[in-house]
Amino acid sequence: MSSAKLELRLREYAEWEINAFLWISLITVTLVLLQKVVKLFRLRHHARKIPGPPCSSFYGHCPLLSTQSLTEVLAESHEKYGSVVKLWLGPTKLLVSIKEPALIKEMLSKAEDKPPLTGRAFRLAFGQSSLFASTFDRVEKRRVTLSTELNGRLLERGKVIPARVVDCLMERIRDILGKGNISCKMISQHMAFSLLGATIFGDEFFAWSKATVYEELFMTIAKDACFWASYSVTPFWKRGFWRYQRLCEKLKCLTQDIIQQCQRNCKLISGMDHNFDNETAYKRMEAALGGSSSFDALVSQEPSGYLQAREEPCRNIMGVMFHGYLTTAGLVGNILARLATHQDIQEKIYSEIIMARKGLGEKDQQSVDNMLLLLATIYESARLLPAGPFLQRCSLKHDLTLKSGVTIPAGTVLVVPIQLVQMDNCSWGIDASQFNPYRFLSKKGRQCDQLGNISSTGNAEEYVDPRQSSFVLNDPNNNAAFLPFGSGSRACVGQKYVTQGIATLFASLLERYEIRLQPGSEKNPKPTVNNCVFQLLPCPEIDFVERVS
Ligand code: HEM
Repeated sequence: MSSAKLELRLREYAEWEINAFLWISLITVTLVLLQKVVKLFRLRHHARKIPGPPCSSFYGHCPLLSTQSLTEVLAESHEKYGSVVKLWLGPTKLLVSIKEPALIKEMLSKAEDKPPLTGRAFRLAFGQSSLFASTFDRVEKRRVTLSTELNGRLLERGKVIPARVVDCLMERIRDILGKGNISCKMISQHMAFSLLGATIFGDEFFAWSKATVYEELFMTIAKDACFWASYSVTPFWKRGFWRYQRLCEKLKCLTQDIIQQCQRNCKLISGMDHNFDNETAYKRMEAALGGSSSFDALVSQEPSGYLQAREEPCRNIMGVMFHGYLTTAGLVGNILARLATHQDIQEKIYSEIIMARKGLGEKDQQSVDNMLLLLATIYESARLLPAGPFLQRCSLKHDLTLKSGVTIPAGTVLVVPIQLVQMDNCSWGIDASQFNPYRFLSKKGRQCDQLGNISSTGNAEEYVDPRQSSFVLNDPNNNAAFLPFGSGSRACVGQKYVTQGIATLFASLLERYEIRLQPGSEKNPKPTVNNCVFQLLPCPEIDFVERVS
């Protein structure tokens, strides 16, 4: 064959190849687009049956949301269209809000995933976590191990941690008192941080020389995390973002530093004491958060597996510290503010603590199980100021059919407007927006109603001496409208532990100090979203007055 012919053949062949490639690309793109269009039609078809405000704009209800907050829009929509309403957040993004407690409970137990963007703040700051990921499959195993650790051995240990936290805290308060006023926010952040540090790292945490820098770094990162996570495309071009990333890297180094210190000491203790069972607090917590414990990581054959196993507990530790720190600080700050503004309740809790103290030695730790008003105050504070305005869920793969007959298409963002539900008169009575911890106490023998609603007993005068009183504490989780820790398959795994920890912390604190509002400080601060969580703002200024025993 002549070279001209060969060239022609080759050219034809190349043309044929290019054409085939273009056709295949065109067919693939068309199929993907068709799939998207079918999905969109399906979504629109199912969504038609869900009530909601009319929407004529291509951008859905976004123009409405530019003038009002989402909570306000949902409050009005639920009023008008019932307990399940839809909003379009864009041409293809459907949001369904549920306000009726029984339906919420059903939805929260059936929808196991969280919307894909959930946990973005965690991911940007600390990397992928197996605790705060979107799909249930990724978090299921780790949730079980962490929950077993928190609600088992650590719950017992939790009764001892706070005495040390209070000592550490009091040192800090004395320092701050010397310099001026104390803000609820500052104290609550420190209380939360010490409680979580002691939970995860054990007593080692109090002896760690870098604990103060670690706390400051967490506060700075917490302040910026929501801002950087709010960008839909990671803002690599911003200098501030890289500064933020450097802080996150520093935090990671410090976390690894305390982890190594804990591991060194674990070895030291088990090396010195042959009777020691080798399962020190930190080792067990590390296993719960990473599944690696050192053992799994070392037996792993692949170097990448080894690295991954070493990284996982570190990321999870930072994730738990971050979530626990923000939420616990919010709740502790709220309790401090409520106690400072409700001196009568504070005094009754003090009597409760003194009663529980009777017969115990100075160093003995009293159990908070009998401090019903203290526990009720924690529940009521959590009810009035949940961690955030919404619980979010999603069923990524399957449509969700509720007993009421509503079908919610896969991929829809499901929300529970938690503030509206927790302050709804139908579930909580006419004083739903008031601080009344007595609503969680009822006379012995008195039952909750069928929905689990705890009616307001509200009789403050009757509740004086916990031993003589005939009150019992209602389990708040029996009420489907009590959702500060969420509910169902993705509920908070720290609820029991953190409630017990905060109660023990306040029992020690109130035994020694009276909390007072500084003259001129704000008496009615408003819940405002700040750094991803609700906080009472402006933050009240408080005082700790030492009690004369
Ligand atoms: C006052 C303190 C706390 C509050 C108010 C709180 C609240 C919440 C809420 C509302 C959720 C979402 C639940 C849902 O969507 O149904 C959640 C999730 C979670 N919480 Fe907490 N939390 C607190 C403390 C803690 C602590 C101390 C820990 C662990 C030590 C913890 C571990 C978790 C985990 C692992 C999740 C993720 C569950 C998942 O996505 O599967 N929380 N928390």
